[in-house]
Amino acid sequence: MSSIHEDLVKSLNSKQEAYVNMELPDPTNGEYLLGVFHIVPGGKFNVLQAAAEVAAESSTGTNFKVNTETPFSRTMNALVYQLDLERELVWIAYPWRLFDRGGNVQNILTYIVGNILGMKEVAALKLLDVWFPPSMLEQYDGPSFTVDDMRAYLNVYDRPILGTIVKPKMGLTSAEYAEVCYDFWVGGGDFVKNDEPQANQDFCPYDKMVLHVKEAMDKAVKETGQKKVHSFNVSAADFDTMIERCEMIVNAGFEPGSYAFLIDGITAGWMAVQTLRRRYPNVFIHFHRAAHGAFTRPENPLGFSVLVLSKFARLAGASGIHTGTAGVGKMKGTPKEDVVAAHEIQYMSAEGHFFRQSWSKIPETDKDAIAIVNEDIAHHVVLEDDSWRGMKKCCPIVSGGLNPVRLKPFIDVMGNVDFITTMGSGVHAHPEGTQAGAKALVQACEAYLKGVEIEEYAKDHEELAQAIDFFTKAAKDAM
Ligand SMILES: O=C(COP(=O)(O)O)[C@H](O)[C@H](O)COP(=O)(O)O
Ligand SMILES: [Mg+2]
Repeated sequence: MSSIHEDLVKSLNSKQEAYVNMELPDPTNGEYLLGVFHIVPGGKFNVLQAAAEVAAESSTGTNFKVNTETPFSRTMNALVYQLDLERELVWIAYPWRLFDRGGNVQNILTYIVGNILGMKEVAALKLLDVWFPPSMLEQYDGPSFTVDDMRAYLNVYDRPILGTIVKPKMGLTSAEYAEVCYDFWVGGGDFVKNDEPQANQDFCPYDKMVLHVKEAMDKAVKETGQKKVHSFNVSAADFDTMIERCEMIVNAGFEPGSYAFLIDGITAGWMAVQTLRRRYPNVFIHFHRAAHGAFTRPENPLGFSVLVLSKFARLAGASGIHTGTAGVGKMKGTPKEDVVAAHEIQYMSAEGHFFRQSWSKIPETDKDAIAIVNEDIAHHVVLEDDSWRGMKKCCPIVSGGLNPVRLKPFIDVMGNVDFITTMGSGVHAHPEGTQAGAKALVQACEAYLKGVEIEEYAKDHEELAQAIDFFTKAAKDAM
């Protein structure tokens, strides 16, 4: 330990001391969930004292040492085990036996990004990265129905799944809504999502919307000979209404695989996400993250990162979660943040901001075994002994101000095509309407796959040419 660190340790009071161990022998021994926070003390405490207060409040403790502690309760203390004074970072190890058994993600968040975000002792506190030991991962659901299942249903491989969000966001009747879906599907698109506020509005009753979408899908499938998917927002006021919405969809005669359930995971809550994952293991669970900016925006000193949110979504069993456009679209986001998060949920192991996470039990050094597990898990091979070997992937859903012109730039930063993209304005603002917007998107994707510049491809693809004209001009005007 450096002398500065030694002085900081000496400054701790007797309560704080119990939440610091700068010589923790092996934080990755499987007993701890690890977290790295950016921290700036807010009150009278120095950084280590403030970090110890954070570790206390987010595990067993409170503002004073209490006389009801037991030797066992002390073994459940979270421990500050590393500091980076220059970068204002602190590493905390949480014994994961603290957490509710039964794979409850909500409970973990109540500890590690709970009360502590409101503490006076901190002026800045942001959870930048987390690490789950494989022994802990095994206790959580993880995704069941994955994007690979959706790809098999759609018969779409080796390219992004091309989707839209119906716009206007709100105000269409159920029949008008379904007509927009139809137009997108016959234009060649794969996937349509309700915009996340779409629910049971008086001018667009939920039951009618579902039935009209079913008709529109049947018609589009018949005409195009291609399968289609619709993601329905099932977020609701209470459990019963959410399930009622799911059952309405299940019973509307849709083919299994042709519908997804969208849940606004932050406003509706983690319990809603996990309920859907457990009740409907054969449905794609689409985690929309409205309000995440309150926690994740880099300029906000309090909260957690997109990476942390995305890792918890995989743990909770979302089949896909929005991970952002890495600055290519309209929402705030950078490659460093969004692409790292996307890769973390796609792969069996990936580099986060501070930790390398493996989502499998097999040591990463065993490269052959990892490759087999990746295959097995991707393709749902039922393991003979039914044992847990890894957590299935969660699909990045990429949305927010994208349009056909921005597809390739996004793929270039993303580095792969294993994602779903949903373009709202990027499709419906096309001067010739939704069908043309869908065609332009398909053409932009074809150009990418053929390695041809879109401007070149547009020479004999009219809809793409119109999209390039329109969106390039719109981007210039916006400057
Ligand atoms: O409705 C939209 C985008 O519409 P449009 O395509 O017209 O911009 C989505 O709700 C946002 O993308 C969510 O943001 P994020 O994906 O970053 O969570
Ligand atoms: Mg939206």
